[in-house]
Amino acid sequence: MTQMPGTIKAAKMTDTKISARNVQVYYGDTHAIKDVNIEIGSRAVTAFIGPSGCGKSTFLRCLNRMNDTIDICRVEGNIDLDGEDIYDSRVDPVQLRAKVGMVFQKPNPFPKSIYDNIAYGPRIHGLVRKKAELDEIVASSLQKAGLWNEVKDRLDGPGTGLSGGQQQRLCIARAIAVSPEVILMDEPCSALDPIATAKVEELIDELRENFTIVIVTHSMQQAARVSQRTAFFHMGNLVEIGDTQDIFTNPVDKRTQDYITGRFG
Ligand SMILES: Nc1ncnc2c1ncn2[C@@H]1O[C@H](COP(=O)(O)OP(=O)(O)OP(=O)(O)O)[C@@H](O)[C@H]1O
Repeated sequence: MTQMPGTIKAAKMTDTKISARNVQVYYGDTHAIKDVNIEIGSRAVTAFIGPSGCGKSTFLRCLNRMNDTIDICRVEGNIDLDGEDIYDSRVDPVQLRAKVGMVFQKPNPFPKSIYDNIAYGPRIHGLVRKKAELDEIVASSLQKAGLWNEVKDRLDGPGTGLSGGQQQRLCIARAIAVSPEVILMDEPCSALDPIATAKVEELIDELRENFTIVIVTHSMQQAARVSQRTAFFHMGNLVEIGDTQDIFTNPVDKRTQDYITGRFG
């Protein structure tokens, strides 16, 4: 069977959750993502790795239309979530971002209480009618994010009063509170110390049972620890994607090999 250029192997992949075809991204005249084709498996962690500026974050932001918020950014091609085109004009990007949540590099809790940080999304999306229902979502989201025991006695305290690692787990709890199907994480541990990083990595491992997770990371060790599939990007191209172990032990492309052995990046 001939493989289309840019098509990726589907080793050990779970059911496809997101399918992207011929995706191009431009910032003005800069061609940042070049004809990317990728399938992202459901209920698994996919890591995006590659040298600085290769387009990992840009491509990640395509998956919940966060690039729509950047004026000079133009996205072409097709991205389907469960077979539905997320760039269809009938899709409301705000609703899409509830389904495809995002956690950023720097923990960014709202300047509100811990409770209100979590309650915000369910309130604005009209997911609850009664205070008891909201209490339940707040508690279960914090439990799923592994933060409940640390904050249950201080839910009225400010989210910004937590440690960096706790703030990042709060942001993950906030993303979970609107029952997303996919969680995008853009270097979620880069501002955290090793202990907080380990907690977030453990959490990612637990969350993959119920969510599809895509994580951008500069740390190859982290990609190896948390992901089942790894995609290597280079200069806007998706060079290869495969089972994480294969990518790190037996990459097909010389550029991947050079990167994982530390020859550039
Ligand atoms: N808002 C923007 N405006 C203009 N150009 C941008 C913007 N964001 C990214 N770019 C350009 O797009 C290309 C890809 O950048 P991107 O941030 O996606 O790479 P990355 O692999 O995530 O990098 P890093 O690992 O350093 O975060 C780069 O050339 C970058 O300069």
